[in-house]
Amino acid sequence: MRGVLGKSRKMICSLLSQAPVSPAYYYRSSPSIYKPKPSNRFSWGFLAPIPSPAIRVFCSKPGEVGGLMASSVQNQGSISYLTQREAAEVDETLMGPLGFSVDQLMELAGLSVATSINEVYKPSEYNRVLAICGPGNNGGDGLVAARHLYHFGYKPFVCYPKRTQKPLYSGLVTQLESLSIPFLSVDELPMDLSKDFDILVDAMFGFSFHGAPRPPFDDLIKKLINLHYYEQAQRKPPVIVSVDIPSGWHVEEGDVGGDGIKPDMLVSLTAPKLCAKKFSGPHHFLGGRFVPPAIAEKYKLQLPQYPGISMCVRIGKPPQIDISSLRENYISPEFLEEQVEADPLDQFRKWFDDAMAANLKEPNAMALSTTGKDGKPSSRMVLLKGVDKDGFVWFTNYESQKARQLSENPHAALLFYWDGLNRQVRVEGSVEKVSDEESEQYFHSRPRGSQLGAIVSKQSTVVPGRHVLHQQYKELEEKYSKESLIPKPKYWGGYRLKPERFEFWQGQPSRLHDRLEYSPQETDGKRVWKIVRLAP
Ligand SMILES: NC(=O)C1=CN([C@@H]2O[C@H](COP(=O)(O)OP(=O)(O)OC[C@H]3O[C@@H](n4cnc5c(N)ncnc54)[C@H](OP(=O)(O)O)[C@@H]3O)[C@@H](O)[C@H]2O)[C@@H](O)CC1
Ligand SMILES: Cc1cc2nc3c(=O)[nH]c(=O)nc-3n(C[C@H](O)[C@H](O)[C@H](O)COP(=O)(O)O)c2cc1C
Ligand SMILES: Cc1ncc(COP(=O)(O)O)c(C=O)c1O
Ligand SMILES: [K+]
Repeated sequence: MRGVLGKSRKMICSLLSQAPVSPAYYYRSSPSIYKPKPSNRFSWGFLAPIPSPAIRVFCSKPGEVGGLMASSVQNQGSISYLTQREAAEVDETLMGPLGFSVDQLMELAGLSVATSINEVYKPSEYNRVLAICGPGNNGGDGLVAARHLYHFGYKPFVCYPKRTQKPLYSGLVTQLESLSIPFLSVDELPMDLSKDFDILVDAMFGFSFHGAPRPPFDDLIKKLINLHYYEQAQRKPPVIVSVDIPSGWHVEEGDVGGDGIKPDMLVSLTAPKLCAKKFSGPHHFLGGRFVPPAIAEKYKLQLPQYPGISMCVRIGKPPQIDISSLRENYISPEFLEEQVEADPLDQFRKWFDDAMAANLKEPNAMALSTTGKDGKPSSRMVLLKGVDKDGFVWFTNYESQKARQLSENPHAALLFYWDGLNRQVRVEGSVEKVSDEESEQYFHSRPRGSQLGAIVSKQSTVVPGRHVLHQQYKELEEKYSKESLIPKPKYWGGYRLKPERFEFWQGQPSRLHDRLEYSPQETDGKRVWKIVRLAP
């Protein structure tokens, strides 16, 4: 075993040293804490979309206990759980009348497992994965997951002691072998799994498990149970991710003796099985985004909505979070003086283009900070609607709080934060209103609804209730039927900030970030931008 893993460690190092230094190598390592984020975020490198905590749940047979019943998951309303028989029936229906093949479902199931893992355990911190695969389809899910994890940047190992002699399985094995993923026999596994692996994928048994585990799985399950004996204060223990069912648990009753595997993450597939109600670990996900409405109806399956294009969705309560431990270690290409543009506007455009290319959500969203004559600052988000040599433009209500403050103190600060690129840009300067024509032109380019909204909203004043806004909006909708021009209210228009200072921030490990500041300087009567590096 030593030899095998020793070799593999070298492989990890060589893999890391070959890692591209292209923009595709921005990532952040964070603790295994779930952070709800918008679902449709794309991030470069190893970051994957994270599901929205909002889930839609239904009750099939409210209050019923057992079978396809509704059962409460904290914070999340209700969700159905399947009995063992129902799980098998759903499986048969999918692969019978509904025309799915086992290969397809297994591929999607394994992908769901891999993406669920990636939601919580980033490869920068949890790199070495051991997938322990059983003889059935649950084992197949594990093999598929291992392949996807490899492509996500993890370093998988596979233990697959009872191989199934079917083309599907031998194909999966060949695919893994072609990626040089090491297969470890049971004998090659160390007694203590905690030293060599960060993630243990339990893909031994799924919903067809019955009785007591037979060799060699009895010992493998014991290895997972005994992990805590080896826990050392200075070492983070590996996490256990169970696929569909924690292996050894009764499919309906759960961990009957209380001495079974205690997974940190459970990825239920298609729908959670009854035993999942007994799962008390911090991360419960659902995967298997393939259930057609026909089957959901037939089995009165109540499934949460998957966010965006995600292959998995968190179910169950979000984990308790120790806020003080929430942190990211930023890993990005260095941002050096010799690389930056002489003109900060060019540099801004470059980074803005990167943010667009990375498909970040609203890269033009910026925090605008202002102060009035009392000197008390306030910040809010606004959308950048134009940027050129004259400055940064946004639109708003000229009678809002920010407008009042800007009339008292025409200086402001803008802040862009581009999560996923580990970048922040600060822009400070003086502010003036844009011309009326510019505001007119932009106003009429907006969707009609937003134009009406701008008329309705006496921004920053007290509103007695939402209904008031709706009522006024409806009246305006009738007043300005289909094609008629909606006049821009006088109290709505743009501002332009003329930059006097820029700072470009690129997150780096150990908080040794890059900060390059631009400030204007007169040289021979010419205005040039001076660039200095600031301590992080
Ligand atoms: N639509 C879906 O739902 C989808 C389901 N999918 C996945 O399929 C899983 C169900 O797969 P599955 O039916 O092949 O059964 P699974 O649990 O892997 O194991 C059966 C094997 O274990 C063995 N075995 C049983 N008991 C044992 C014991 N005590 N000790 C030792 N061995 C024991 C048994 O041997 P036997 O007892 O028959 O001799 C047989 O070889 C499901 O949980 C999910 O992960 C996804 O891929 C796609 C979509
Ligand atoms: C992403 C985002 C973009 C926003 N963009 C604008 C905007 O461009 N103009 C605007 O007036 N308000 C915008 N808002 C609303 C403002 O944040 C704020 O609530 C509103 O302008 C009132 O601010 P004030 O009371 O400080 O004047 C945006 C809010 C968010 C979250
Ligand atoms: C109140 C308000 N005004 C203006 C905007 C600017 O965006 P747009 O002009 O695209 O509606 C926003 C954007 O969120 C907003 O919330
Ligand atoms: K399992």
